Amino acid sequence: MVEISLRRLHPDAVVPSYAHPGDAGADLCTTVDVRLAPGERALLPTGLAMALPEGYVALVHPRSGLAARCGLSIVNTPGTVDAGYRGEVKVLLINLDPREDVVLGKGDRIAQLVVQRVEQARFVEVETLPGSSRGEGGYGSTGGFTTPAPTTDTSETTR
Ligand SMILES: O=c1ccn([C@H]2C[C@H](O)[C@@H](COP(=O)(O)OP(=O)(O)OP(=O)(O)O)O2)c(=O)[nH]1
Ligand SMILES: [Mg+2]
Repeated sequence: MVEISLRRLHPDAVVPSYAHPGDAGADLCTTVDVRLAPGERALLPTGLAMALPEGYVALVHPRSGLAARCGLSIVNTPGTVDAGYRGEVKVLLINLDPREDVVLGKGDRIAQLVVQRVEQARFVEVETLPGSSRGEGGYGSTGGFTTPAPTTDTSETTR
């Protein structure tokens, strides 16, 4: 188990905690009250700053209960908290419900933080990539869809 130093930036901040032993996500709470209209987004404070050890990342994931019940999600899901970040951890919520407002209060659990080890890569430019079974197939190349594929490719990528 990795230890993460936390700083409380607000008296109402709640230290993240796991609902059950072995859970991947530790719940993140907000320090504010907010009402989100359909389609509205808001950057919510957690009142916490942290120092992740080098070689770790914390990912800000939505909570499935809020997603299923209220259509609440995170715009940039999963949010990335870099190891070197010392600012306040914030959560960019969005109300995806087409009709109902989402009302959240101070202390509510709005997201979950998944702490993971992470590698940095060295990117090396080459002329030819090694072959693979998948090759260039992607974007549904393995099938299983009832909806037809889009007919226009707006990608500007050239090979
Ligand atoms: O859900 C999130 C996502 C990011 N951050 C903080 C921590 C992260 O280290 C920093 C920058 O995030 P990111 O790299 O995703 O955003 P950017 O748009 O690339 O900003 P920057 O130019 O600062 O890297 O913002 C959060 O608090 N919550
Ligand atoms: Mg960045």
